[in-house]
Amino acid sequence: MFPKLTGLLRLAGYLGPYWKQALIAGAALVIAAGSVLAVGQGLRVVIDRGFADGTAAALDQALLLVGGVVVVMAAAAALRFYWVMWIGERMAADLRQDVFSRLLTLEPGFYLRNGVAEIQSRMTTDTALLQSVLGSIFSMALRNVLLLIGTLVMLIITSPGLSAIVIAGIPVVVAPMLFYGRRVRRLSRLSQDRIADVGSYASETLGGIETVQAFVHETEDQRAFQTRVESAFSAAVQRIRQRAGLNALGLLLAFTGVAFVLWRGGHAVLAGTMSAGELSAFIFYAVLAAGAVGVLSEVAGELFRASGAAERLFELLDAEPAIKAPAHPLPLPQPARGEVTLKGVTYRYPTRPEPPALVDIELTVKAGETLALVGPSGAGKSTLINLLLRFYDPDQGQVLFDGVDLREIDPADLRQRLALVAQTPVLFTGTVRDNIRFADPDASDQRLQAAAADANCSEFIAALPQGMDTYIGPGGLQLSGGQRQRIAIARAILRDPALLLLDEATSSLDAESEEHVQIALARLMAGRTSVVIAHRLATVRNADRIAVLEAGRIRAIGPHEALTQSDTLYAHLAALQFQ
Ligand SMILES: Nc1ncnc2c1ncn2[C@@H]1O[C@H](COP(=O)(O)OP(=O)(O)OP(=O)(O)O)[C@@H](O)[C@H]1O
Repeated sequence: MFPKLTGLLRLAGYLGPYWKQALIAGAALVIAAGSVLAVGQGLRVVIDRGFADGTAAALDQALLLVGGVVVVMAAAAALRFYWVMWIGERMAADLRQDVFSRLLTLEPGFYLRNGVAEIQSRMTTDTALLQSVLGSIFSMALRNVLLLIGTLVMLIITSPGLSAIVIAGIPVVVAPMLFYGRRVRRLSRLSQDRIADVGSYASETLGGIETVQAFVHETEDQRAFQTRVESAFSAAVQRIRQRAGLNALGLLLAFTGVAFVLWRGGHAVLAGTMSAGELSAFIFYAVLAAGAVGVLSEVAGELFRASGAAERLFELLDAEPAIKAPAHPLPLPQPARGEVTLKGVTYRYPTRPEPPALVDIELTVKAGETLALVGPSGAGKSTLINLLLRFYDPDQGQVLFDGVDLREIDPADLRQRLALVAQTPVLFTGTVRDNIRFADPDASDQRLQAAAADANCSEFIAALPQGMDTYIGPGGLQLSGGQRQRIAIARAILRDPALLLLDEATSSLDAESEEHVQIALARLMAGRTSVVIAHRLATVRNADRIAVLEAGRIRAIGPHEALTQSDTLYAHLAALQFQ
């Protein structure tokens, strides 16, 4: 029955480090609320002494007092506002950082299951909502809770008889609010989910804008987006409807109470059992109390909404990485040899277990050896590379690096010894220097330059307007395809890995650019263990051995010449596929 505020309660944990600020805010809150209450007493004095007794001096004095109280109230209110907002912003910032740090530890499979765009949207919209709620709404809620308690106390002091009526009315006001609050929370979760849909659709479509426009798919995307926006809108409207009801009910009940009190109190004054000042003060407090209830009913909805948002964020914070370091990771031998062994490895993608992506793989790549992986599309080549990176763990069998099972070591330790050059190089917003340095943030400038030179980058980097410090745009898209590949190779060279994992580009570059890339690759591969998904004849010819994959199994393994003779699939691939 009671609406859950667990999300918000857990957020309270984020308040811990800021207890000093919270103390100041709390004190300001109490002083501000106290001064509002004192104004009511001032009012009583002004009316009973000033008006009723008819002395101007008493009136002046009372008003002066009220004036002083008002100054204190304003100062305290400013302090309260500043510090509560500060705490709100700080907590949202901390939460955002924690969520991002957690997201970085989650394995790629998590993103395949949940969608990057959806997670991104949670990071932005849910934290933004929390930011606003924690900052302003929470402060309003606290202020009004305090005010409500204070006014109730003052009501009892002023007139116990009349307050009994007010207090009896409280459950009548609060019960429907709690009931409505629960609905609002549920609906606001729904509404946030819909907004996340909108966000993820937009980012996927805009991310693929070239394909969208090339296929003139704008109208369809517009329509699909509209459906999502409309569904977010109707979820929001449902939520707003409940909120509107909640507000109306709160105000109606509260002010009906005030009218009733006024009626009873008026009779008491007429009967002479209550002074006019007391009734005025009482009404002042009753209106304050009603106002506080009104504000609370309004912000309660927001609080429940924020609680929903917090829950969505905590879901991300609670996501346990499937791939993580064991409690007592084994050390890898120093220096690394770069030897890889797969023993009876079978792997099924959890999202599609049948057919398995890899079946009973037995494979050893010796230190310094170059192994090419070839096979038809979907044979399992990328999956094998992903297992070597330990993005997934095999369902059966073992993957060993330098003789140690990958599950026994810290993934970071393993990956320190690897470098990946993907088929389409992934670069990040920043300069050329930032992108090469990605492999080793502490690398000296000299090493950076050497890596760039080895990767055949020096010439084109020198021709860029600011050389190494040229900004290459989001995703490095202000460089040509061949240049991006060479930067990716420079990055891998700077890493100086014991094991290189390379997915050769299939898109054909022009002959000159291609040659630059090939020379860079040859330098990168020289003298280190390399596992290469091969698409070029030159690569398979230069490889020490080639593993031919088909439907998740290794059907043949050996050097190029031998395989051309012995394996029909390989001969077929060599004739048709390799350029
Ligand atoms: N995330 C995934 N979820 C479910 N199945 C997947 C996933 N990724 C790949 N697969 C499936 O696993 C099999 C092996 O895929 P993999 O990407 O390893 O093939 P590949 O040999 O690298 O192909 P290509 O040369 O086309 O890149 C395929 O049947 C593919 O459909």
